[in-house]
Amino acid sequence: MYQRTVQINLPKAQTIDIEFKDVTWEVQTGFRKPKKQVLRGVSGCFKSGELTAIMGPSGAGKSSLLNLLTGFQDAGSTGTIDYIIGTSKQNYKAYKKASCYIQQDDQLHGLFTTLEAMKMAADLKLGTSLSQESKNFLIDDILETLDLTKTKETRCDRLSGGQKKRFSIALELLDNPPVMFLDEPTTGLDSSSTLQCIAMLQHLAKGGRTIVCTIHQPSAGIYEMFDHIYLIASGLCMFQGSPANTVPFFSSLGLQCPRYHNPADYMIEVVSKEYGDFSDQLTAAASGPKSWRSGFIRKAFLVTSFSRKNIEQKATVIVTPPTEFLRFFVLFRRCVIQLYRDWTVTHLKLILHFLVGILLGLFYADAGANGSKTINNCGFLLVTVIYLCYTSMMPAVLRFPSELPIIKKEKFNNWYQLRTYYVAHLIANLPVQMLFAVVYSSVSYFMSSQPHDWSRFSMFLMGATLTTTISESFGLVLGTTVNPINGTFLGAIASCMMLLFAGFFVFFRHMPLFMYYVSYLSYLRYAMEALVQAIYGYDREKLPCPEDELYCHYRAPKTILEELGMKDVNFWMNIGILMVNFVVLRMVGYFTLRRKISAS
Ligand SMILES: Nc1ncnc2c1ncn2[C@@H]1O[C@H](COP(=O)(O)OP(=O)(O)OP(=O)(O)O)[C@@H](O)[C@H]1O
Repeated sequence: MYQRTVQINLPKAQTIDIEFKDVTWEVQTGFRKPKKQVLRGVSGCFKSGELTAIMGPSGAGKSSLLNLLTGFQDAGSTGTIDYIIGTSKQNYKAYKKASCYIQQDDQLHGLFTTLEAMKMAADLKLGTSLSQESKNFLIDDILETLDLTKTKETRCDRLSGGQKKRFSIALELLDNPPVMFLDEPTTGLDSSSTLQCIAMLQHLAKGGRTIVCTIHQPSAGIYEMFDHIYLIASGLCMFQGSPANTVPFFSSLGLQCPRYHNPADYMIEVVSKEYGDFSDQLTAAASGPKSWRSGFIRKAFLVTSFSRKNIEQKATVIVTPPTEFLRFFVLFRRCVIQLYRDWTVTHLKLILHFLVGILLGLFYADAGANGSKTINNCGFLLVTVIYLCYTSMMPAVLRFPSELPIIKKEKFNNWYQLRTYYVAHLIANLPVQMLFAVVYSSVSYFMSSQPHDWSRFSMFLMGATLTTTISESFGLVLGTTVNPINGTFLGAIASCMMLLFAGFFVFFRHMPLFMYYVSYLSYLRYAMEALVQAIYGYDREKLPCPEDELYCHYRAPKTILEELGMKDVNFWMNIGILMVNFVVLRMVGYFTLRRKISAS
């Protein structure tokens, strides 16, 4: 458990400095290809109370450095990164809990208003450390600080680009993180939004936070708002110091920034070799003994009379993050609201299941109570299995990939543990999947004249709901193992193969022995057998046949069971195997999701 202090108006945070030395990062560019060195031994120090900009031409390694410093990526790196709280070094785990990383793409839940999203984030981050009233007060304060008060009732997907960026920051400010990393926070913003954004970051840094962001070509005015500049090109540090010292630094190497020229533009032009190759001199000077930092007075301790007054009015509260159990309920509620609001996921699908149930009911009208239509009726059972399998599997293949960036962001920024999210998602989603199966089955079962017997109907429902939930689990495994295009392709192939082994397209007694044993791997086999047993098993009485039918081969239900090779099938055994399939696939789904999150 970690503790933080939260104060309204976010004045002062625990101070953390980040020192890194000889950091390198190599990536494998292809099979048997030489490794590419993205960062080539960079060193530096980012201090608390400072707003630091990492600058450089495109492809210089800015995001890579940010990823290493945040711990978002570490495979293939060497060198040391120290996190210093006060005067003592902290381990990465402690630092990680104190930092947040706001990436370039704003990953927000589009279906919630900003106020709702803030409340849920507050519940996930602060738990019961603060009363609801205090949380509301804190939320109002943060939204006001970031000029978002007017957007309280606006859905996140309807915010403008600048508002989204500020809102991403607002969400992370709830638990007052001492270290904030931002990847290109001003990309896509106009000049006034950029100014607003940097001014707000400057204000936060003054509260004692360590704020590091990457930025592309700021205007001269914006450039001067930073406290510290870290210039990187071709994986090497070429300048580190205050904006005011940029021009003197370059002049010391004989590179004179023209008058009225933006120093930020000039240094990018120099490292892009527009005036010749000065990389060696710049690298040597940037890592030399002379410091180009400004005479820095830690702003965290310069509390102005205005902010001191504010601090005095407000209490400092030590917040302890909620337990995963409490977070589960918040996430569960969030999932349920999302399911309810996304009408394409729930309402539309429910209507479609109802309509398809009617269509199949009309198609197979009378098939369940007519001995001469027994084969047709088995076709109905197989169509039910196929329909429920595809309609559950294919959307599931795409579900996690579309949510992955948000889950990754929230998990990385300590909102919750992945397993908590997974269980909440599972439990919220399960009844909806079951409802789909119930709606489809209820309509099609009675319209196709299946036996009016509650126990058989319940058995049919059980087989149908398990087919739905297992297919969904299978889809989630595919979606978290391969990319969505391959996932839908593999899902279609796997379903076709499993249907071949379901015992209807090829009867079990006609299957080569090897194929027969392989059929035990197909969960659709167990589903089909369960449905056939529900309708024809358990000594069902003889079926009526039309009077003009001279020979009614399937009058006795046991005939079809014998021909399909399902006479000795135990319904409950099949249900048990289907349940095991469900549990195993859900567990596999968790591990594939975890792997995907750490790999992406
Ligand atoms: N996983 C990776 N595999 C291969 N190359 C990579 C990988 N990640 C980064 N690179 C390469 O490392 C270099 C630096 O990338 P990085 O994203 O850090 O640059 P950047 O300075 O942030 O660029 P930009 O400003 O355009 O976003 C690029 O040449 C990029 O192609």
